[in-house]
Amino acid sequence: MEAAACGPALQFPPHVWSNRNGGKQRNNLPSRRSNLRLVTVRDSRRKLGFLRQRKPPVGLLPTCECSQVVPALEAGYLRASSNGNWLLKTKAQEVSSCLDGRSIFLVGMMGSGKTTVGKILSEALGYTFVDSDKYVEQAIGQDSVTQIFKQRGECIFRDYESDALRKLSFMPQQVVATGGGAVVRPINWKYIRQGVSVFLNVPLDALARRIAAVGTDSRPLLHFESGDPYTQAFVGLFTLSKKRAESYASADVTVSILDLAANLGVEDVLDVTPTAIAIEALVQIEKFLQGNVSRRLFP
Ligand SMILES: Nc1ncnc2c1ncn2[C@@H]1O[C@H](COP(=O)(O)OP(=O)(O)O)[C@@H](O)[C@H]1O
Ligand SMILES: O=C(O)C1=C[C@@H](OP(=O)(O)O)[C@@H](O)[C@H](O)C1
Repeated sequence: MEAAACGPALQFPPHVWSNRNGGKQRNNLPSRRSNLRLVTVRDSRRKLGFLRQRKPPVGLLPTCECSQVVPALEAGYLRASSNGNWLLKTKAQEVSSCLDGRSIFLVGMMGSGKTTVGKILSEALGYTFVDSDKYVEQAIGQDSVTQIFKQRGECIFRDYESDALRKLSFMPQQVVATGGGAVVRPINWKYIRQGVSVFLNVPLDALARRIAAVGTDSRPLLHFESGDPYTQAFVGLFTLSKKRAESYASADVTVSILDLAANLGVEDVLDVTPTAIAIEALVQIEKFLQGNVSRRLFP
C-alpha cells in the first residue's frame, strides 16, 4: 500500500535528532594515513589490480586525497571487532575529506539496518544521526509509526515524511536513516539527492527472518499478510520490494550485503556485522565521490 501522492506537505516542529558527537567533525583519529579496501582471498587478484592503481584517473579527485596509496587488507582483519573499529575510524577519516560536509541518506527495505548502520557511520564520521521515522513521530506527537498509520493513515505519514526529508536536505553533516518507503515519492529524491544516497541491499529472506524474530508489531505495512511471522514478513516484503526495486537501485551507492558476506567468507548474511557494513558503505561512498567531485553541494 504505497501512497505516492497524498495531500499538501504539513508543518511540524524543528529537529529531534540525536547528536552523538556534539555535531563536531572528528579530527583526533590515528594519524597513520592508509587507504583501505576490503579484499578477499577469493577475488583478491581482480581487486588488487584495481587497488594497485596509485593515481586517480586524470580529471578526478582535484580536492580529495582518497586512494593514492592502497594497501590491501585481508577480510579476516575485519572480523576481529577491534580491528574492525580501527578500520572504520580510519576509513571514515579518509572519506570525510571527500564528503566535504555532505550528508548521507541511507535507503532500503525495513529491517535492512539503516538505523543500526547509520548510527555507527555517524559516530565514525562525527556526523549527526537522524532517524526520519523518529522525526515524524515527534512532529506528529505520537509514540510510534504504527500508531500514526492506525490513527492518521499512511498518506499523512508520507506527507510528514516528505516534509522531514525536505528539512533535513538543507543540513550538512548528517547520516539520515530514511523510512523504507521514502524512495517511492519522486519528490523525496530531490531531497535525498542533496546528499549521498546509500542503498543497503539485504536479501528478502534474511530480512524476513530478522523481522520474524522480533515480530511485525512495529511494521504496519506487514499487518495485512497472513501466516506465521516469517511468511507474513516475506510476502509483505516481496510485494513492497517489487514496487521499490527500481527506486532503490537509483541510489548513488549500493551496498550488497550478499556480496559483502561472500567477500568476508560469512555463510549467513545476517552474520555480517553492522561495522563491516558501515566500512563497506564508506568504501563505496569514496568510490562514488571520486567520480563525482563536481557535484559539490556544500562548497
Ligand atoms: N548487521 C546487523 N547484524 C545484526 N543485527 C542487525 C544488523 N542490522 C540490523 N540489525 C538488527 O535488525 C533490526 C532492524 O534493524 P534497523 O537498523 O532498525 O533497520 P531499519 O532502520 O532499516 O529498519 C534491529 O533489531 C537491529 O538490531
Ligand atoms: O517500508 C516502509 O514503507 C516503512 C518502513 C518503516 O521504516 P524502517 O524502514 O526504518 O523500518 C516506516 O517508515 C514505516 O513503517 C513504513
